[in-house]
Amino acid sequence: MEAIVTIENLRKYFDIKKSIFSKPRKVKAINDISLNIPRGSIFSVVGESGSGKSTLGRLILKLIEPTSGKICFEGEDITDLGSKDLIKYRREMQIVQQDPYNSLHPRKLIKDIVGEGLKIHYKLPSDEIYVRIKEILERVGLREEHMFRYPHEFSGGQRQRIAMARALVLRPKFLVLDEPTSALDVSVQARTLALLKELKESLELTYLFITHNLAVVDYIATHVTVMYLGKIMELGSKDEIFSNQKHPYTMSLLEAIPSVGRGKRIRKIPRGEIPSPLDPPKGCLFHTRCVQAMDICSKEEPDEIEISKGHLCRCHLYS
Ligand SMILES: Nc1ncnc2c1ncn2[C@@H]1O[C@H](COP(=O)(O)OP(=O)(O)OP(=O)(O)O)[C@@H](O)[C@H]1O
Repeated sequence: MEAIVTIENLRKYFDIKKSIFSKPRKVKAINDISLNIPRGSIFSVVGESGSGKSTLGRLILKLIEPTSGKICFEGEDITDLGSKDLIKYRREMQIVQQDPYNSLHPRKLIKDIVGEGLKIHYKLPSDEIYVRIKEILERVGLREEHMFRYPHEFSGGQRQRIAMARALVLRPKFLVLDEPTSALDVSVQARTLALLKELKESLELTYLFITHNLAVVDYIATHVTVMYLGKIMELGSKDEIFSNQKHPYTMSLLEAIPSVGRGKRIRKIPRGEIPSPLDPPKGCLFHTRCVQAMDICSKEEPDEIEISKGHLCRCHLYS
């Protein structure tokens, strides 16, 4: 499948200072990541808090600058584009964030929230803008009359639909969904996920779907990337990762969701804390929590190994 987004050796290091007297230290939020996001996929990024998922999404959208590496969109290198040259890509790549309560301006009407991007990006007459806003609201299950209301008049699920409409009104090709349902009630989550799936098909979109919830991944994803402390531990098609996972970290994540039940059962991995990203372990980043760790794991970092076509794993068990 042709890639819509390609990333090569991407790094993002943040300088952190604990106090004015201490030397700055680096958090390697994204540490040498390469991947291809196939057009039309729901490419899911999973991992515990702090693994670098949101940073990856924001780098691809060029909301933050990488420390090094390359980002291509539809074959074009966009890594070094300035804000003027990025305008076209800003339309084509959009984001929907987790929190539908804080992401919508409380004192703006829905028509102005949804229509803001249209005014920035297109010089359309106001009646056409009106029609586009009305159409996209209907597309996400809202109505024309909702255009004249304020965010506080809506439920969490409806607000998330408004945020989706705001992104989709620009007719993007690629959407970063950063934990789009985790702030919603379970029943609303299911309906929102079904809507996202339907919109992906009918509007021919590609999603980068960020979540820590593997049950959600099981429902929606076509591809899965498992991240840990800024690195990819395992990557493959959803079916391959759920039925033939190789990395002990992936296994531990899958074991935590009984509803999936397709994961191979292995001994439980201790639930120990994720190490500080300021002081990551030497060797394999996961070895301090891995029940299958061997001598080599604390000494040498494993390379990425191709288990089968499109299925990559970074673990000494397979080298
Ligand atoms: N602007 C920033 N300045 C300093 N450190 C940052 C910044 N943004 C992210 N980080 C650090 O980078 C690492 C990765 O953060 P990121 O938010 O990408 O992780 P995540 O997997 O999305 O986590 P979560 O699920 O909690 O959102 C963390 O250690 C975080 O503290």
